[in-house]
Amino acid sequence: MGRSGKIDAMYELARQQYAAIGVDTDDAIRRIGDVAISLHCWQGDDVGGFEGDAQSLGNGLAVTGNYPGRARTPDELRQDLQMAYSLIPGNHRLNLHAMYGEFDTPVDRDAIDVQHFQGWIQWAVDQGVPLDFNPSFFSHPHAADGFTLAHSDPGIRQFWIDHGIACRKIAAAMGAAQGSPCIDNFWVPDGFKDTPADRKTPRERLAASLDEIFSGSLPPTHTIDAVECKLFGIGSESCVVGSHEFYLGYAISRNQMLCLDAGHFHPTEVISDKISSVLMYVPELLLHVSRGVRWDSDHVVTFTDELQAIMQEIVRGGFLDRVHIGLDFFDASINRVAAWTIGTRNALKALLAALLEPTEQLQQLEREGDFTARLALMEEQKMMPLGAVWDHYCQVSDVPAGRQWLDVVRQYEQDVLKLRSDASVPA
Ligand SMILES: C[C@H](O)[C@H](O)[C@@H](O)C(=O)CO
Ligand SMILES: [Mn+2]
Repeated sequence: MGRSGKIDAMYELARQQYAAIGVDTDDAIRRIGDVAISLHCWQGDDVGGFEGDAQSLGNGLAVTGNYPGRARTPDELRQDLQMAYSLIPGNHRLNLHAMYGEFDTPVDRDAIDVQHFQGWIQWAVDQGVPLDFNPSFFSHPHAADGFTLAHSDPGIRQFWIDHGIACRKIAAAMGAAQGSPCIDNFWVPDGFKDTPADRKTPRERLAASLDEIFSGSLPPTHTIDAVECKLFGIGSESCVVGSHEFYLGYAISRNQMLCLDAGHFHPTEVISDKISSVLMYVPELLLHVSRGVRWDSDHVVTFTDELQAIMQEIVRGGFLDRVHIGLDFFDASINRVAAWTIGTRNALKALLAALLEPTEQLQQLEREGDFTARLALMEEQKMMPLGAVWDHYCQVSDVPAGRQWLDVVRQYEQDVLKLRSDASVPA
C-alpha cells in the first residue's frame, strides 16, 4: 500500500473511533475548511518593511537571529508566502503592516495611500488570499521616544492620527477589492520605562486620538477596526498606556473589535480564559496567536496546552464566526517559511483537535456535576487519533501530510533563499 492509501486506511479507522464517541470527523473537516487564519507578513523579513530607510525596530519589539533568506522586496515576500500557503491546508489570509507598502519614492506614514498597496491588493485577488491590515506606529523617528497617539506634542499626535486615518482608508479599499472585510488592527507602543507621575493624561490623549481616527464611518463590509492591548514592552516596563483595561473599556464603550495577543499579558496569564468573558461585551475578537517564552518573545507557535485551550474555547463557546485568528510571531533564527508553516499548521491542528471533541457530551457531564467523568473523558481524548484525521485533511487539501513539507522548504531554501544576500537587493 502506498503512502496515500495508508493515510486513507488510517483515516477510516480514526473515523470509526471518533464516531464511537459521537464525533463526525467529516463534519470537523468541513468546518475547519471554513476557517481562514491570517498569516502575518512580518515573519518573512524580521519586521523590516519596505520603506527604504529602515529604522531600527525598537518600540518594545525585538527580533533575534540572522538566518539567511530574509525577504528584501514585496515580490520576494509574496513568493515566500505563496510557498508557505502551498504547505498549509485550507484557504488563508494575509495580515499586512502599513510599512510594507510599495514606495517608489519616500512617503511618510501620514501620507500613505491606496496606490502604495495596489500591488498587494492585486496579488491578494489573484491568489484568493484576503488581506488584513495594521497601521505601523513603530520604527519611525516620530515614535523614537516611545509615544505616538498619546504623545504630549500635539504635532506628533496629529502625525500619527493622520497615519491611522490613512490606514483605515487603505483597509477599506482592500476590503472592497476582495469582497470581504479587511480587519484593521491598531497597536501602539506608547508607554513609560519608569514609574509615571501621570498615567491618566496619556490615556485620555490615547482615547481622544483613537476617537478622532475612528470618527469617519466606513462600511463594515469593507473594514472593521480592532484595538490591541499590551502589558509591557522593552522600554515600557512600568506602564503601557494601551493596557488591557484601557482597551477592554474602549472596545466595549465603542462596540468595537478587541484584539488579544497571547504574548501581551503576565507570563502565567492566558488569553484562552478571556475569550468567553470579553465576547459577552464586544461584538468580535481578533486573536494574535503568539508564544511568549518568559516574556513577549514572539516565538513560533507550537502545539502547547494554551494553543489547544484557545481553540477549545473558540469551539466550545460556538464562537467560530466571532473570533478571527491571526498569528503574531517573528523568529529570524530559523527558516522563515518554515516558521510560518510550523506555526500555522499547529494552529490548525489545535483547531482540528477542538473540533474533534465530544463537546456536547463533556458539557452535559459538567451540567450534571459529574466532574469525574468530565476529567476522565478529557484525558482519554488526548489519545484519540488526531494525527490520522490531520493527515487525511492535508491529503484532501493537496498539501504534504507529514514531515514531507520540510523537504519542500529545504529545496526552496537551496533554490531561492540562499541566493539572497544583503549586498544584492533587487531594484
Ligand atoms: C508587529 C507587532 O508585533 C504587532 O503589530 C503587534 O500586534 C504586537 O503584538 C506588538 O507587540
Ligand atoms: Mn500582536
